[in-house]
Amino acid sequence: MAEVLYNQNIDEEVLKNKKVAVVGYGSQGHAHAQNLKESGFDVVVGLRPGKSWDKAEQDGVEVKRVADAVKESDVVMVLLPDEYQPSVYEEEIKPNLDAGNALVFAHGFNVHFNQVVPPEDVDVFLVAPKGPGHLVRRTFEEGAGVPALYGVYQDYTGQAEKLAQAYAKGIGAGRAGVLQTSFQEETETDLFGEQAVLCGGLTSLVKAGFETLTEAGYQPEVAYFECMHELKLIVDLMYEGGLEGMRHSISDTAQWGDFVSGPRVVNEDTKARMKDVLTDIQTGAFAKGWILENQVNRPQFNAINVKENQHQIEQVGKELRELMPFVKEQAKSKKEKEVVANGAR
Ligand SMILES: NC(=O)C1=CN([C@@H]2O[C@H](COP(=O)(O)OP(=O)(O)OC[C@H]3O[C@@H](n4cnc5c(N)ncnc54)[C@H](OP(=O)(O)O)[C@@H]3O)[C@@H](O)[C@H]2O)C=CC1
Ligand SMILES: CC[C@](O)(C(C)=O)C(=O)O
Ligand SMILES: [Mg+2]
Ligand SMILES: [Mg+2]
Repeated sequence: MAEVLYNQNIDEEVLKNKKVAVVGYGSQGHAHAQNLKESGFDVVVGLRPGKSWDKAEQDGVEVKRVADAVKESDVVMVLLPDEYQPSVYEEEIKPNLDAGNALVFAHGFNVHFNQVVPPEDVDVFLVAPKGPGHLVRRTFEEGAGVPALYGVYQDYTGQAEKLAQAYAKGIGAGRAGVLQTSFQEETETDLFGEQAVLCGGLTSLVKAGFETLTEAGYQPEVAYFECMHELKLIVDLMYEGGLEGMRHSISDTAQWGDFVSGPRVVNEDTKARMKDVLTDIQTGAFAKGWILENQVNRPQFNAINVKENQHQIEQVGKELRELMPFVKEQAKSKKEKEVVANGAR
């Protein structure tokens, strides 16, 4: 088994005398900045004036323009959307990096695909949480954490690996497991996971199930509960106890259906297409397409996004979730908890 590090295996002292700039305050940024701060590290957030700036200030985090935050920091974590990283890096980060600083990413995309080329006199590593940023924050507040991968691309100071581990501990990943990787492995597996399984595979499976039922004349509300709402409940069981744990809670009829019908839907053909997706990631074809799409202001991305939001499952889902106040309440109480926690600091 690969070596998995936990809090007790990681010495965070190496990061304690350093200033960390978290550039960006979105999904990952707000979580890293607040978790690191509450773990006792010295943090400044780098932003441009706007919504995120206001939110970071409300959260009680120190905020500066990107260039100023980078200038005064030793460790710079880049948590901007991948597509904006190269230009902000060239204009505001690179000119303000000093020799011996650390340049850090939560995803290897831009370094691996040569969109960001770091100078030789800095450490370069990644700390990539294996979960959405909002859960990196929520689980941390609950005393738990999201696992993370760390990987060193360039070790100028000889401290890069220790710094990466300490950073991972600071955001709470040491409570769940911290695992070593390379930029190539993180980039390719992360892109594959989100495209074939976690996001692309899942949304396509859910929509196909919903459409199969509604096209056969079943009520959209029934199809929504069956194919979308219940998914969280089933996935929670898998998260807690794996496939066996989930199968313990479902009926034997469902388990038999799982065994005989699952492989009729997802089978060797599906796996062959998954391999095609992986090949496009490995050859850089996917990255090239995404970079070009951004260069022409995302015509396809925007058109598909509008169409997806208009899908019947989204309309039905909105109405049904309005009628399930506890779904909103759960989200609200988590929000309130954040506000209370921030007020107390
Ligand atoms: N989302 C996730 O859970 C995960 C993301 N990652 C990686 O983490 C990185 C960050 O992703 P994510 O958190 O989703 O990003 P977001 O889209 O949530 O980040 C948006 C943030 O970037 C700021 N921003 C955008 N452009 C600029 C700019 N030109 N100057 C200054 N600030 C800017 C926004 O500020 P403003 O309000 O001013 O626009 C906002 O604070 C990526 O590399 C991603 O691959 C890795 C694991 C999971
Ligand atoms: C699954 C999507 C992800 O890779 C993530 C939350 O881990 C991302 O890029 O947002
Ligand atoms: Mg991911
Ligand atoms: Mg990703």
